[in-house]
Amino acid sequence: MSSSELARERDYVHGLYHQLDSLRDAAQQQLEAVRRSTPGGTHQNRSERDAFARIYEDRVGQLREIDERLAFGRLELEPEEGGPERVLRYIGRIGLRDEEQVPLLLDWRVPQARAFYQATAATPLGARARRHLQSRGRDIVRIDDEIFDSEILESDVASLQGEAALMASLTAERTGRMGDIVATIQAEQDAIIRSDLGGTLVVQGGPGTGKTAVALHRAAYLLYSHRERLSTSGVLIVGPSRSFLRYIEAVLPSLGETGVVLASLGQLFPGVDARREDVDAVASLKGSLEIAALIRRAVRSRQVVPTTTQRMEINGEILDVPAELIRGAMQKAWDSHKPHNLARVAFNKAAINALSRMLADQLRSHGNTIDDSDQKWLREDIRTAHDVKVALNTAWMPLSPQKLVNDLYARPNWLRSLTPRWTHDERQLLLREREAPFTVSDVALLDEAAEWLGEVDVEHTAAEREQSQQRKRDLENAAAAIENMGVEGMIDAETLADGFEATAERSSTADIAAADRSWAYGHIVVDEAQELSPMQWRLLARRNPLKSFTIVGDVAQASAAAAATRWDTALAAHVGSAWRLEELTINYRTPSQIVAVAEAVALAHQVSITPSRAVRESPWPVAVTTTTDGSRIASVVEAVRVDRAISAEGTMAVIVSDSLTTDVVEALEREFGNDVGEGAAGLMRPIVVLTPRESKGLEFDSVIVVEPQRIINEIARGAAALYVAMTRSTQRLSIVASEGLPQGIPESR
Ligand SMILES: Nc1ncnc2c1ncn2[C@@H]1O[C@H](COP(=O)(O)OP(=O)(O)OP(=O)(O)O)[C@@H](O)[C@H]1O
Repeated sequence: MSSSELARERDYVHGLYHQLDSLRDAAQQQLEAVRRSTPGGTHQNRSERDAFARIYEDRVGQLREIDERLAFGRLELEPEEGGPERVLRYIGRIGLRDEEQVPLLLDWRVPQARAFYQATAATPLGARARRHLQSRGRDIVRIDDEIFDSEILESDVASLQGEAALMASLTAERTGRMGDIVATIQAEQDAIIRSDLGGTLVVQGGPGTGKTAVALHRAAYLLYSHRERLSTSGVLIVGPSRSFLRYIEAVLPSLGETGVVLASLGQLFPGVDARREDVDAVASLKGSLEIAALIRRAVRSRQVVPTTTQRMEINGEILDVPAELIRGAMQKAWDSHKPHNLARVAFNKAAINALSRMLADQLRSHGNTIDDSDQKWLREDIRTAHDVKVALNTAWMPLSPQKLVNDLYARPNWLRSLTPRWTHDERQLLLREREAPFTVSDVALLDEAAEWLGEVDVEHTAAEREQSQQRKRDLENAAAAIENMGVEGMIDAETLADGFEATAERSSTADIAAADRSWAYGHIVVDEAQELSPMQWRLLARRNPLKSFTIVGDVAQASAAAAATRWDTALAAHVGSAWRLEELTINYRTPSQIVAVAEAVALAHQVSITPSRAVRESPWPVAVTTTTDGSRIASVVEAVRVDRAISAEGTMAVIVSDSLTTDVVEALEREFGNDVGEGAAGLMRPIVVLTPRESKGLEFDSVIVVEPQRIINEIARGAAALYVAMTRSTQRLSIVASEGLPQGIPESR
């Protein structure tokens, strides 16, 4: 590449940064001007001023976020007839125009940028050439060109695009946080990212094929392309654990997108943040559809028809109320087909009406005159009578999901009456102390219970619903205002709507959505989706009535006890057969020599993997140390020491099964002190000790797997768990074993 070309690109990109700085300055000045302005005294004026101040604050913030790798590509298009000979389009993280509104930089998500990711010599999509720009800070340090010459058709259709830039990014040491891949998205990934919003898209691929990266870029793409719809309905991203969410949380803001709801499986029921996992047998039972039926029976069993006449005293009058009267009121409630707590309103009303008629008849029979206007007072007497309250509550008690589920777990007799066909052992799995905190699998039960119970505090809920609806109206008005003001692209409707709020503190769409169990999201992205149980799928289907899902995962990596091993069975109940499958086939993370050993282990243990092609080799062969029981821990410490001598800067995970965690952590802490962390909380330390399950979805420069045979023996779906552990490495893999090597791992390499 000629140095003059590089210089030319440097100048162009320099100009883009100049434009970016001007925009920032302008936004900063507008912000200061708005802050200085003294609006008229009305509340409306002040809140408008604050709204605009916030617009400019956010704009300044957004323009700061995208400084890194502002422009990363250039397309040379086929010239149009009569047009200029050279047509160049630069691609970057945001769109920029000059003062005359001529585009200087295209946002990577606009349709015209598609060719940058997807063009090949065979299908150039109107492009003549593609150029990758690699930068350091604001400077361009390297350019790589691909010319689309139909004479030189690629022999390998799955060839890589921007190979130099891709390799530079793949071999870089990891920071413990996932970064965006916007400059090097590959064609098969781009097609998925830009796939239609509607319907359910399943993305299946082996480890390291970029499923998580693709899912997050797809969320950014959909938010950009369907801003109007999704900024009001929201996007939910579900990951398996809090540590995983921490790992991915910086990606969307770096793409200029905030305002999505990120939630782990333990956080999908508002007000509960479950972190503890159940043991496998319990998780498996709680994840099964059996439980949905149990919850339904449990709710119904809290509607208790009295069997005998009940005596009630109402303001000095004694009523002998036949069971039939209460039953009749209950029938009216059942006929309403509403959930328990809402139907209870109908039950109470019908019971009080029937009781007041009965009381009136009784008073008349004692010679009193009761006319219509007295009925109202009678009803009030009945409503407030202690005996009536007790009788009605006994028949139909208001219930919260938390109480119902806790009762199920803590009342063996009740559970037995609800599960006549279960075995004693099955019931034992559910029983536990009342105060025990909710587990991750309990969240789906709570949600199921909430579905059958409805809200307890009907008035409170109505207020919340009104608040959500007001928010939606604000967002619609904001979108219209943005169009009228001609400031499109400067702000999003969400930011402006924040400023429309008459009350001092009204939260963002994301906050409201996260706190509202009945919120209907516009799109849901589910990562590591193979881990979801049927009960967890039911919960997510309720949050997404339009069934607009992106589901990414690898059924071969399933390790949770109630996980899916086939997409069709996992999804059938929720979307039928109306889902489309895309597959990712290239492993960007793990070098080929590690993939080969990991796949050999999986195949030897009948784990049906999704084979993928590794894009690179690393210079380090898989290091296998076989040792004795007594020197196991010393060998682990030694393996860490050897690896740190290769690179002390990168990230390292030591993956062990539960039974060895404490010994390994203690020994490593003695040797490496504060550099050692454990579990999710230790992820930002240079050396972290994790169980295979905790390592799911993450990646490290170096991985040390301790006692692989024990992982297979001790963990449900242990061979799949070992396969996951081995494929976390981006550079080096070491194995330390004193208890024999599983089939597939060669003695020493
Ligand atoms: N096109 C790309 N350009 C640069 N890096 C990429 C690209 N695609 C994937 N990667 C990188 O490859 C690694 C693996 O990606 P990711 O974690 O998304 O894979 P995955 O399929 O979700 O893996 P697993 O199933 O093992 O969790 C990440 O570091 C990601 O940034």
